Amino acid sequence: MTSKTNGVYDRTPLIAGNWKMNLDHQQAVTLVQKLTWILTDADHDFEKVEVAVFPPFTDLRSVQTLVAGDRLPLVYGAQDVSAEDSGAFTGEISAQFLSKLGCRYVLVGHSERRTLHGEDDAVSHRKLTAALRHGLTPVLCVGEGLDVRQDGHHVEHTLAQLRGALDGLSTEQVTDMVVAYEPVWAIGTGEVAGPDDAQQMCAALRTDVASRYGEEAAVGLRLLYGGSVKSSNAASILREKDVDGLLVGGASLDEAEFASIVRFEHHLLTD
Ligand SMILES: O=C[C@H](O)COP(=O)(O)O
Repeated sequence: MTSKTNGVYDRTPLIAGNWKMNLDHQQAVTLVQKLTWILTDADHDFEKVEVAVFPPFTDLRSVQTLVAGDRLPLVYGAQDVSAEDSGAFTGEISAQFLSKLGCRYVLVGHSERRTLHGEDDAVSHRKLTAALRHGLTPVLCVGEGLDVRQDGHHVEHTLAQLRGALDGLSTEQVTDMVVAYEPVWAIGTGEVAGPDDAQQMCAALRTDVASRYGEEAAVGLRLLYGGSVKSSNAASILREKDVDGLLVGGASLDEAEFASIVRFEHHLLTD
């Protein structure tokens, strides 16, 4: 049984900051330095609660140089990846390049890719497999729009996205993946799904993975919630049994606010 209050977890919590199209490479270096200072000063245990940032592509080399040069304890990833490995794909970035830049993670199927660039589950599947081919851990984003939520079909809709993206992957490939539940109506709107909503969906996602890929894959799978997360609501969402972390957008652009989210346990103790 997961314990969220005595320091023992079934899975290492992951607090991930998706910067979206914000911060140039110089601002990226400043934010990563300040974030690390704040967390180090607060004696944050990075092994116990993992911290990841997802800067724009153009920042990754600078972040790599800083993290490797100063041996910083946080990790980083990219916000998107090409489904192809190399070739005539103008503007695309391959998983191989990201791997070479020291990325651990890559976002796949973020709702902004789906709505603004027409990416569907088949594209997510191809991107997932490209990431896995090059040793990256995909963070697959799934979640329903407001119309689907209002119709009451949000669970079926989100499970269909999960199945569409994972279809054909092996148990081994699914184990250790990360899936982020991000209800589209809660992204950047200030509307937050309640802790119960996050738990209901994360439990449904884990059960579905267990039924298709086995208990081991389901136990290893880390499930994040994303959508208007702030330091004031992070702890209550992370209290839920099946929520293993957070994918934070806007609030990750402020180092003090993001550090406060990372230190959610502090809020659990002081709430
Ligand atoms: O990837 C992050 C999500 O889109 C959430 O963004 P937000 O925290 O600004 O609502």
